Amino acid sequence: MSDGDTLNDFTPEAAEPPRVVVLISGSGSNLQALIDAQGYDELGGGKIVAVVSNQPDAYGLKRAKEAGIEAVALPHREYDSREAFDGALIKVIERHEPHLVVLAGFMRILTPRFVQRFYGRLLNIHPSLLPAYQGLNTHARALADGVSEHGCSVHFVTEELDGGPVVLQAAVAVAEDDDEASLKEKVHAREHLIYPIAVRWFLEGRLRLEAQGPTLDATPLPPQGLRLSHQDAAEELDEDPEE
Ligand SMILES: Nc1nc2c(c(=O)[nH]1)N[C@@H](CN(C=O)c1ccc(C(=O)N[C@@H](CCC(=O)O)C(=O)O)cc1)CN2
Ligand SMILES: NCC(=O)N[C@@H]1O[C@H](COP(=O)([O-])[O-])[C@@H](O)[C@H]1O
Repeated sequence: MSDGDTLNDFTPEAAEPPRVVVLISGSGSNLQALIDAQGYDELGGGKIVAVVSNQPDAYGLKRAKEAGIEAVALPHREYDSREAFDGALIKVIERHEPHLVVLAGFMRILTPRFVQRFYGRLLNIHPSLLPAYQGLNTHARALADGVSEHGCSVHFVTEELDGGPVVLQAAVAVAEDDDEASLKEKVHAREHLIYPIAVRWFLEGRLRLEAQGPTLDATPLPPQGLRLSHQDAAEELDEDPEE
């Protein structure tokens, strides 16, 4: 594989399944959603070949091991700089020659070198309706602002933190009695729906990051990506769509 290949040119009927490396820092519930989707053959034929965490005690590493997936702890604190850590992270990832690198609760800002290395095949899930609430503590900030709607976004990763082009979003209604924990739970449920969908689209060759922006089936996506409707989400989650 030559440097910078945007593995989108792999063909879905390729001899071997497209390889996915997932980066985590914590619980790994989004990783679990991807593992489950893979198990149901709902991940575009993709295979998660490694999970890498910058936090050695991340529960997501346990989830990976239980799923028979290579689990790698790469403590960022053992490196003198962000650049040194990212260099080591690139080496670990490249061993697996992934078609796609998925950030699933990975809590490190990536250097331009890393982003450029995997540009166009690097996805992230963010717990807000981007471009609102980039950065951290999104649920608390949304509650503090008294917004009536919150949610999550899947986007291609660029050098601009949480500024990359959005692919898919899902919204949740913020109830009067919501607190950070209840809102986080609502958003998590939507994350676990949209992330496998976006990853599947990419691995099927349907989702691409072109020079002009992301496309699905060669059609440019709107600025805030596509929106998973409340109805569709409710049906998937067996919820009352009116709530
Ligand atoms: N260059 C990019 N790197 C990353 C992106 C991105 O879009 N471009 N997305 C983030 C994911 N993320 C939110 O979705 C995010 C992760 C981490 C941070 C952050 O401030 N990290 C601090 C450490 C925080 C901690 O350890 O708790 C840091 O790296 O110094 C903000 C947003 C992944 N990377
Ligand atoms: N800015 C990055 C960020 O906050 N990502 C968020 O971390 C959580 C990870 O949960 P998980 O480990 O259970 O998948 C998810 O809610 C994800 O949106």
